[in-house]
Amino acid sequence: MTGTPLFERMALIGIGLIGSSLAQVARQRGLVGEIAISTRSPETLRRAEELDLGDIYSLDAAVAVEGADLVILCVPVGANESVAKSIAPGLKKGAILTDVGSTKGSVMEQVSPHVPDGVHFIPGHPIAGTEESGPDAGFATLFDQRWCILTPPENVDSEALEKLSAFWRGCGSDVDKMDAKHHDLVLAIVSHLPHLIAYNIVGTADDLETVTKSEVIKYSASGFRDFTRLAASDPTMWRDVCLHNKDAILEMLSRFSEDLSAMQRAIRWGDGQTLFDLFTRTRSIRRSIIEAGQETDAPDFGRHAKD
Ligand SMILES: NC(=O)c1ccc[n+]([C@@H]2O[C@H](COP(=O)([O-])OP(=O)(O)OC[C@H]3O[C@@H](n4cnc5c(N)ncnc54)[C@H](O)[C@@H]3O)[C@@H](O)[C@H]2O)c1
Ligand SMILES: O=C(O)C(=O)C[C@]1(C(=O)O)C=C[C@@H](O)C=C1
Repeated sequence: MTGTPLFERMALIGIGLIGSSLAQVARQRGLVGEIAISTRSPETLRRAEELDLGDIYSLDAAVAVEGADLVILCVPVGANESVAKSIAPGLKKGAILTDVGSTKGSVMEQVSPHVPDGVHFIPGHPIAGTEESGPDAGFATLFDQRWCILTPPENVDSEALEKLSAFWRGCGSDVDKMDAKHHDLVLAIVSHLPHLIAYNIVGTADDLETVTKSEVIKYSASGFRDFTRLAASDPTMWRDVCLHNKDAILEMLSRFSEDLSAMQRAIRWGDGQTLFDLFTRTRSIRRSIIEAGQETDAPDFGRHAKD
């Protein structure tokens, strides 16, 4: 993008994988004029400065948001309420306040009460990430050909919504809008449960290690390896996701356990047809995703085809 930036000053609160990626893409593609960065720990802020991610740095989030027309909360979802409380006095009238949290219902509940009149709060969630965390993990192309879901409140200002959508499109994403509750249900099955299954299977294998000696490590070159990538994801982030999307995750977990029991029963009773039918159905799902234009190599698998 060339010409006038969409926003004069963007403030990023939290500068890990997502904050750092946003800083890099926004600067590279000229989406914002200046970038102000705040985060909780002095070491991380110093690292962001060494990486030259921004123009203004402050440990005080309320100072960082002063004069910003776009403020993005890039902290674990459990930290959003205290951050919202602390930045409220510094927010500029007319500014857009958004976030990137993996859950949306709880973020809306926690942040909305602290948003001053005249500030447009529009929650968001880029469906893009890796198992890495911290400012060094960020990269400018993270959001390319990924979805970004916005969950605007009913009374949203349409101009602010369009401006935020344009920002995410500038980051390379396609933008979808949906209700926060629906978002949380969908993400519980496509993102939260896969992570919980990975944490669980790797934990179980680790417990078995004492029984199987080094075999878990020795033979983990194939399917198990894919689980270890997800299970290496940030513990704080995923603890918060579980605590802040409790109902939807519990609902999906109970459905999942029922289906697992059905599979267990089929194996116990030698019901090969049931197993074969299920495996055939799931194989065709992956194939149809690939045919729809997605890449086959693991890091790019979630990228979708451009129209
Ligand atoms: N990692 C992913 O794959 C991914 C993808 C999409 C969305 N998200 C969401 O994005 C958000 C950030 O995730 P990330 O992967 O960038 O995490 P991260 O651990 O890499 O970075 C988090 C940042 O927040 C800071 N922080 C933590 N608590 C804070 C507080 N109370 N006040 C100020 N700063 C604080 C940390 O110092 C760090 O700079 C989370 O809400 C997560 O759910 C993550
Ligand atoms: O690719 C990964 O490593 C991710 O876990 C990214 C992923 C996902 O589940 O797709 C994880 C959490 C986010 O909220 C969004 C994206």
